[in-house]
Amino acid sequence: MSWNEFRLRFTTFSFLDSLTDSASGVFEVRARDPRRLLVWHPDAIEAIFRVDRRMGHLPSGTLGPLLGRQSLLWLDGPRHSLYRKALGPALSGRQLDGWRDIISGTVHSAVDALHPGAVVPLASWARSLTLRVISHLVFGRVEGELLTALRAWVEGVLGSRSRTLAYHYLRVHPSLLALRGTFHRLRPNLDRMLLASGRAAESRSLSALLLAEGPLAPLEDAELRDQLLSLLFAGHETTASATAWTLYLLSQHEEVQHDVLDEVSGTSADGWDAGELPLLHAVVQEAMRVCPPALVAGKRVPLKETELDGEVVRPGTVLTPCIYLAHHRPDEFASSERFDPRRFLDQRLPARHYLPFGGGTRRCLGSDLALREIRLVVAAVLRRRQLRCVNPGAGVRQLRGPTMAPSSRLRMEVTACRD
Ligand code: HEM
Repeated sequence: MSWNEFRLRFTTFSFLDSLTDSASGVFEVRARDPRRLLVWHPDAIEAIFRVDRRMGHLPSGTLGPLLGRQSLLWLDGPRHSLYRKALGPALSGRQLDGWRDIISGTVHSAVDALHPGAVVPLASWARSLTLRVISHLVFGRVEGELLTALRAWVEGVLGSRSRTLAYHYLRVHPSLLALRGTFHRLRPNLDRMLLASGRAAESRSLSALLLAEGPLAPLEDAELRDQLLSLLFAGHETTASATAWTLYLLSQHEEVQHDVLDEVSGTSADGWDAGELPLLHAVVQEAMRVCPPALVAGKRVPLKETELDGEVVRPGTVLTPCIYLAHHRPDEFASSERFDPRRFLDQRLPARHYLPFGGGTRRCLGSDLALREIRLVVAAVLRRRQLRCVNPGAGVRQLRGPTMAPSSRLRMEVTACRD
């Protein structure tokens, strides 16, 4: 491991923050083969996304073993395209509208449970809500026992920095099999439940789409398991972080919160359509700019020589588009640390500058679902409850693998019920 790789892994935020003022936007993290570059210059990001189809895509060091080697998150070639064709339409547009009542009902039940006087761990509350939503989409219903096992498994791996590092490194040391067993003891049971729920899923669910007669069939157990786990994980972890960050940032910016509440109260719109609540939408976008739930997009590997920002990059070089650094470029976002949703009012930023959902041929398949869901939650919470952050000092960034959530210590008190 090179010194810069060490800094990136063990002192992630101070290392990334030390790069925000760099005008270059391409940083060599490792010189030896495979050479590794962190990329956030707009031209370089655009160049990568433009030729994405001709790149290889590598699993993340932590998520790879967690989600499985056949996960559609890093599958390449025709099979990857088949997955996108099978799932993409169901996760956007009219087909997503078909899930609106169920998603809204799930959101409102979670808000019902916020009783006045209660003190709620924000990130965990958001995770349990978004996991129920994605379970509906994947299986057509909430699979309670499976979700409990999944949360235990994910917390065991990503719940703290030390657990993530232990999972990342100890997993590969045969001499530490006893410790390895601790991480893996939940896995077989989880896999069994995933396959049973997946094969019994309702007909319009994502799982049923994967299993339908067609070019993906027949799907073997191992591959099905990897996709179900990937959809459940990708479909809840980052959405929960973005929801929690948005609610936390609003609690710390009373004027903005007041304006959003005014917007929400002045209409019966629930947030499903961005155009009906433009300030709320801008708030969610700005929250994801300041605190992107995914720090980096997936790793890209050019298969032949590629020009990047004036430099010819050799095949095999690992390119990691850095969302966090792109969102904090001072030349694009003045006072980039400031939470200022007006940046997004009446303006759409291209993926070269703003890429919470990545881009190119791997752009997040769930972005439409995620944005609608986050707006629904924030609108419902503001309309129906008054929250106060009990410990704003805990609103600090916590790494969960390559994703970034507010600290699990962050608590909100429900100070009033507006129903
Ligand atoms: C705020 C919430 C979310 C954020 C910030 C987010 C972010 C991302 C990012 C950065 C990528 C990698 C893109 C790239 O490498 O260029 C990705 C991929 C993906 N996301 Fe999301 N995501 C979110 C919610 C969701 C949801 C709700 C789903 C629903 C199933 C989902 C499913 C996926 C899938 C399947 C991929 C892999 C796409 C591919 O490789 O072709 N995501 N997401």
